[in-house]
Amino acid sequence: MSTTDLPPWKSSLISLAVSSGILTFGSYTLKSHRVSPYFVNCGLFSRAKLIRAISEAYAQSLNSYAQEHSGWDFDVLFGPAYKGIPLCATTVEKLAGLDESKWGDVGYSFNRKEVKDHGEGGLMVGESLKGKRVCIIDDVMTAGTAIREAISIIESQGGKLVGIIVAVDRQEKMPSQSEKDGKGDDGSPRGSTIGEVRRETGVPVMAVLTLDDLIVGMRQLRREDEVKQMEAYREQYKPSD
Ligand SMILES: O=P(O)(O)OC[C@H]1O[C@H](OP(=O)(O)OP(=O)(O)O)[C@H](O)[C@@H]1O
Ligand SMILES: O=C(O)c1cc(=O)[nH]c(=O)[nH]1
Repeated sequence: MSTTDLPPWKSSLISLAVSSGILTFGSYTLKSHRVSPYFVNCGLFSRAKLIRAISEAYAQSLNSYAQEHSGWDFDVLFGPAYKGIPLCATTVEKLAGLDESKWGDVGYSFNRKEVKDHGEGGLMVGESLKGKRVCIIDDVMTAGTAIREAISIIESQGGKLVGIIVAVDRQEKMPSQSEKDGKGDDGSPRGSTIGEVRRETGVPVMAVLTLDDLIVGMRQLRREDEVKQMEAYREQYKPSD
């Protein structure tokens, strides 16, 4: 497939994300302090047909990966708070719908941002991660901070990380020390966040959509101004790997 093509399901998902205000354009300060001309708000997959579309896309991606890599499997889908929470629950339901005999017993789990000190108490909700093979599901990966926090929760709960899937990989280089100090990017070449996470963990890191896909999708929608802004941003934060 050329860089100007997308499978029809990706084009439809991008079109749905634009028409429902999930993918928007403007000036957005990210968690990494970078200022981006586009933003993906996965919290807005908040209507039945939207959460169905994104959970089907995650489930198809995970099921295809498992079919293509025999022996790769997981017991629990872990969705970090907050936006990972509806994603893990809806995606395991879609996995069971795809193949009940393979995925019917897969569990889901998520953390609380504040530890609960009454009732059943604790940090975690859902399936226990102890001794389980765990796959992380999250919305967007930029600098990888959220994913690293999720990995440390899984380790602290005695789980074994076997995979990561996000809806959108923004394909950005890792933040520099100068960015972390709030002084902006020093322009030095650095590897991609996703590449770094793959090297650190040794597990597959999947994305339903990438920035490259979003650019092709916006071009198909004839939104040339937005395409130019996204291309300039991609160039500015392009990873060296
Ligand atoms: O790769 P990163 O640079 O970490 O950025 C991306 C993450 O940051 C945001 O979540 P946030 O931590 O704000 O939590 P939320 O789900 O409560 O919005 C966003 O939803 C991603 O999960
Ligand atoms: O990096 C982020 O903070 C971020 C980017 C994005 O597109 N969407 C989001 O929810 N967070």
